[in-house]
Amino acid sequence: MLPIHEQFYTFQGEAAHAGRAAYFIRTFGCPVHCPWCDSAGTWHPDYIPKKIQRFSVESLVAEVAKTKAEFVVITGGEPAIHNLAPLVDALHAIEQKVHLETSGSFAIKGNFDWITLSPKRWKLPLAENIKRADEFKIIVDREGAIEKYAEVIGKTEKPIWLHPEWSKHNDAATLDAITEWVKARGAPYRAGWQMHKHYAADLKDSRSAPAAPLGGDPKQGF
Ligand SMILES: Nc1nc2[nH]cc(C(=O)O)c2c(=O)[nH]1
Ligand code: SF4
Ligand SMILES: [Mg+2]
Repeated sequence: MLPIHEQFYTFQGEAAHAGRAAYFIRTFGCPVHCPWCDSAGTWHPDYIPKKIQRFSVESLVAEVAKTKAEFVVITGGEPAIHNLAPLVDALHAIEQKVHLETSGSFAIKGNFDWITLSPKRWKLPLAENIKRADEFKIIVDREGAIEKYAEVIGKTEKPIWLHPEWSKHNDAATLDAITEWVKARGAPYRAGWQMHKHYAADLKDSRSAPAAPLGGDPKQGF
């Protein structure tokens, strides 16, 4: 059984697989505690639900099987605090690819097909996870963030996506910093976006939890 904050069918809104139909499983719990977390319902005492639901691997797989998802995304919270290997194996058994969204701060258990690692200064990623990641996502939350995380990630040819922290997605200085960084350096840097938020795509599935972004207005959900 795994503690699950929410599960829903949508499209991947970010990075290399953006736009593809995807089933999202958001595990409960995160010890990283980013001050602008957009999934605060997974850990923040003011936003956690009264009852945390637990699901068996079989029941999660059965929900995925009802959809036309091209892959499953396990996100959080910080999903790697859980042993995800049995869930990944069971999803592979129904021919589903399985992607992971992680801060990289904990040992990853599970044979994932794709790993997106988004380093966080409050709990830096493990070297073994940086080696294993397929792409990186830097959340540009303040001046100097890109430099800091580029150093943490080190030399790589894997894509490094630069996303504005969502409460700053209209902030010209943040967007300009991304534009200039990408133009000055080229690959592996790419300007990124959280496309699903503009579409409100996740909310179309009634099982999705209300968004609680600490960086924005948690009451309004953005
Ligand atoms: N549609 C959609 N795409 C996403 N890609 C990464 C997400 C995440 O919360 O980790 C996410 C999310 O929450 N929704
Ligand atoms: S943004 Fe991710 S790593 Fe940071 S507190 Fe929220 S769930 Fe945890
Ligand atoms: Mg999200």
